[in-house]
Amino acid sequence: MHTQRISEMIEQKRDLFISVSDNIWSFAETRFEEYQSAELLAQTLESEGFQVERGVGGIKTAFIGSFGSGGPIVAILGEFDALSGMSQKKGQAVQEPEVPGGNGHGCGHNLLGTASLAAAVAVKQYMEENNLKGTVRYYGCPGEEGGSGKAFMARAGLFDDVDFALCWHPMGYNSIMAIESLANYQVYFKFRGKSSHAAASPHLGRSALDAVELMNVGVNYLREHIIPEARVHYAVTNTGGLSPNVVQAYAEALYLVRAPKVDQVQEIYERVCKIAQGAALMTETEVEIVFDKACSNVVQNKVMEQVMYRNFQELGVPVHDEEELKLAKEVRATLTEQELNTSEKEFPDGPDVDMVTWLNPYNGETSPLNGSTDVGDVSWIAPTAQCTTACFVNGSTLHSWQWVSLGGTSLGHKGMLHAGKVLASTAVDMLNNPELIEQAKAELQQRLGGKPYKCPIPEGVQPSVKK
Ligand SMILES: Nc1ccc(C(=O)N[C@@H](CCC(=O)O)C(=O)O)cc1
Repeated sequence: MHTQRISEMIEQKRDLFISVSDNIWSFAETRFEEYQSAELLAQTLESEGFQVERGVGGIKTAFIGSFGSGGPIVAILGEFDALSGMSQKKGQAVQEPEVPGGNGHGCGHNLLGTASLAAAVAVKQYMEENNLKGTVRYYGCPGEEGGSGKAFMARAGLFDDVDFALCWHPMGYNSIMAIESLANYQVYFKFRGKSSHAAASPHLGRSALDAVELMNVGVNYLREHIIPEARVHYAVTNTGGLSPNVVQAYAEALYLVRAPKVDQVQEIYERVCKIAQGAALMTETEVEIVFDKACSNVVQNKVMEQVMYRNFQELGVPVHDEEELKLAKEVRATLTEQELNTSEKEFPDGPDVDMVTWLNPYNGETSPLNGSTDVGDVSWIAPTAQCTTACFVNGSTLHSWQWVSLGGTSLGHKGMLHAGKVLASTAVDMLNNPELIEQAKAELQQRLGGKPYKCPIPEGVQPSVKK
C-alpha cells in the first residue's frame, strides 16, 4: 500500500522537517522578504537531491525544486510568509510577544511550506523506488499574505506545463478543502493636494485627506449596490501627517475588492475608481491609481478531491498524546464564546473536543471560502486539490496568537507531517493512474468552459514588499 510506505518515508525524516518548520517559524519573514526561509527550503531540497532554480519569475524569494524528467508533472505548492505584528511566544496559553512589534506565523505558513516540502521529498523517493516516470516540483511561493505571489508566478508562465497541483492549509480540523474562494484586486488610491496653514489660509489648501475620507464615504454607499457576496475593505495607508494645523497635501488608501469571480471584481473596481475620481473632483486634488496585486478564485476539482479523500481516509488523522491535549485544553480555554461556537463537531450533537479526532466527511459539495488565496491562479491552469489538517485547537481562528503559539509545537508538527503524507500519497496515486490525471484535466476544462486563464495582475505591476 503506497500510503503506508509514504508514511514511513516522512516519519524517517521527521526531525529534518520539524527543524525546517521551526526555523521558518523563528525567521517569521513577511511577504517577498522571506530570504532566510526560502533559502532554507531551497537548500533542504538540494540536499534531498532536487535541482533548484532560485529567483524564478523575477521574484527574489520564489524558487522551484525539481526532480525527474518529462511528464506527468506534479506541482506541490509551498508558502512560508509570516504576518507583521503577530509575534508570539511558542507553546504557551498566554498572549505574549516573543519580539514586541515583531512578525509571527499567524497563518501557519511555516507548517504549510514544510509539509509541502516533505511531500515533494517523499514523492521523489517513491518515484525512485518504483521507477515511476514523471517530474515532481516543489514551488516555493512567497508573499501569499496580501501579495498573491502565485499569481505573479502564474503570469510568468511558471505553471504552464504542470499536469496537476496540490496544496493544503493548516487549520483546526481535518478536511478536503472543497472550496471556492473570492477573487480580489488590491489597489492604492493616492491623492495629491496642496498644503497650507489650516487656520491662517485654509482656502489656499486642498486636502488630500478630505479626498480619502470622501472616497471611503462614497464606497460605503456603493456597498449597498453590489452583489452581496462581494467584499470591499480599505486601509488608510497614509493620512497625510500628524499635524491637524497643516492641510494634508498627500494621503492614500489601499483598497481590497473581492467577489466570487474576477469579472465581478473588475466591475466593482471600475465603480470604486469612479468614486475616487469623484472625490478628487470634489476636493480639487489629483488621484493616482496604482495597482498592487490580484488573485483569481479557486476552481475546485472533484476528481482530485476524491483521490485525496481516499488517501486521507487510509492515512487516518493525527492522534495526540496527553501532554499535547493538556496544552490544547489550556489554549482553547483562551477562546471567546463566539470563537468556541465555530468549533467542529463530529456529529450534530457530538461532544465538544479541544483537538478534533476525525476527518470531516467529503461529499463533493462546495463550501465557499470567505477569503482569498492565490492558489486560485494555479487552479485555473492545472487541476488542483487541497486539504486541511488539524494543527490548532478546535474553534481557533486564522491570524490569531493561538496559531502562532501552537505552530511551533508538536501539535503543529503532527498536523504538518500528516499533511505531507496526504499530499504525497495523493500525488503518487495520480501518478500511478494516468487516467485520473486525464479526468481531472477534463473536469477543469469543463469548469472553465473554454475560458483560458488570464492573470488578473496587469503587465508591468511588480510584487511589492509594503506591509
Ligand atoms: N485556506 C485559506 C487560504 C487563505 C486564507 C486567507 O486569509 N487569505 C487572505 C489573502 C489575502 C489576499 O489575497 O491578499 C485573505 O483572504 O485575506 C484563508 C484560508
